[in-house]
Amino acid sequence: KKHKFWETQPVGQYKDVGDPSLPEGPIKPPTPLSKVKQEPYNLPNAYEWTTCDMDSEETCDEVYVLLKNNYVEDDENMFRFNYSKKFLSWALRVPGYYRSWHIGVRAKTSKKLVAFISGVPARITVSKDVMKMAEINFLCVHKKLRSKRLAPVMIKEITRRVHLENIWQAAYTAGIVLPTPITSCQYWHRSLNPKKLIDVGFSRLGARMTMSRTIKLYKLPNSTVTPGFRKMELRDVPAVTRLLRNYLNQFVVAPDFDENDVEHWLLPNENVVDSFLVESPKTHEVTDFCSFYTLPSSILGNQNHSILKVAYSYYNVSTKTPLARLMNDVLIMAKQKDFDVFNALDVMHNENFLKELKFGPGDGQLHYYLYNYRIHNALKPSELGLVLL
Ligand SMILES: COc1cccc(CC(=N)NC(=O)c2cccnc2OC2CCNCC2)c1
Repeated sequence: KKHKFWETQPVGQYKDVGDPSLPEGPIKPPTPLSKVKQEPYNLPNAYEWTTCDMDSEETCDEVYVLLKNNYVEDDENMFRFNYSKKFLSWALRVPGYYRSWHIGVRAKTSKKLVAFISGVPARITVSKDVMKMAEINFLCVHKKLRSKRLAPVMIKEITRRVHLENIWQAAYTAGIVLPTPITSCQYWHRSLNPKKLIDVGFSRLGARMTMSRTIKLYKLPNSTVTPGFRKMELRDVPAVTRLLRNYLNQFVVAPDFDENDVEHWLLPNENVVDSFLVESPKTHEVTDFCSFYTLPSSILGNQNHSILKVAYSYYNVSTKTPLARLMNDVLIMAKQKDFDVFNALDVMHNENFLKELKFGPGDGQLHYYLYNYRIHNALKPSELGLVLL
């Protein structure tokens, strides 16, 4: 498929894949800041740039409503991501964030928010090199303005604003194939409320399966089984940071979290992120960690249900408790909190528990990309240690 825009960008081009003459690493060198375009790119006449101040309840609500009505849907257009306002505030107001990277497009006459794109700063390791990057997310153009070629100019504008902060690499994901994925992950679902999932068409009753047999198949205990399993607290930040840094340094691409990052991204934040750890009852050592984030989906066109409550596997570390046992406890917690389904990608060591814990494969893939950084050979998902929201 022609990628008119992406063929003009410093990303791995299909024709270059596997060309050993091209060095791994940055594709284009940094530009002197004085040479970075100082003024914003031009939008079509009827539209204007706006910076979305996510501290403002009103603006946060505008972004929430735009995404709620126009953001990513599944392949069969039965579900649409429904990020909450609290989640968006958490995802965008990160340690060291730049408000100028929360970019909106308004219609000049109505002042209505019709498009959005965001970036947050992150320190990411790629094959042992730690780099400041922008994590780009929430690119959304109102359904009525599609194929006006707004996305390319929004991507160029956020790239320009990232360059102004002297950052030259970025990471992003997409459900479609663009030039060129660094890895392509399969997503998996673990039913927690199979009756609702079948009612809304998320799952189908298995062949030769009755509903009661299906409910029984996915039943979970009411309480966790690992001794010392408990909710993470502020006092655990140093220990969890040590555990996580040791674990993530085995992956080719992974975040370089410090205690400040761990406190923001992994401390429990109700209805946004839940995290648990295992503290050895004997030694009081923190030996394992697991977490998930909350991203509900709107159910499009169902009489009885309007929201699907979905938990997404985030960062999990097992050093003493077998990973499958640890993740079964996290499924028990998600069921206790009334989630309908628990999603996971086959990244890190996740494939070790997916089948054992009765996850089923999803019907799509999530592709990961780096901007202005060439990697010769695509990674296996198990070599990727980065989970984007
Ligand atoms: C169930 O409701 C959905 C609503 C919209 C899209 C999809 C399918 C889909 N595209 N799923 C994923 O991308 C996905 C599946 C498993 C884990 N993480 C995922 O995406 C995350 C990470 C990327 N940004 C969106 C959330 C499902």
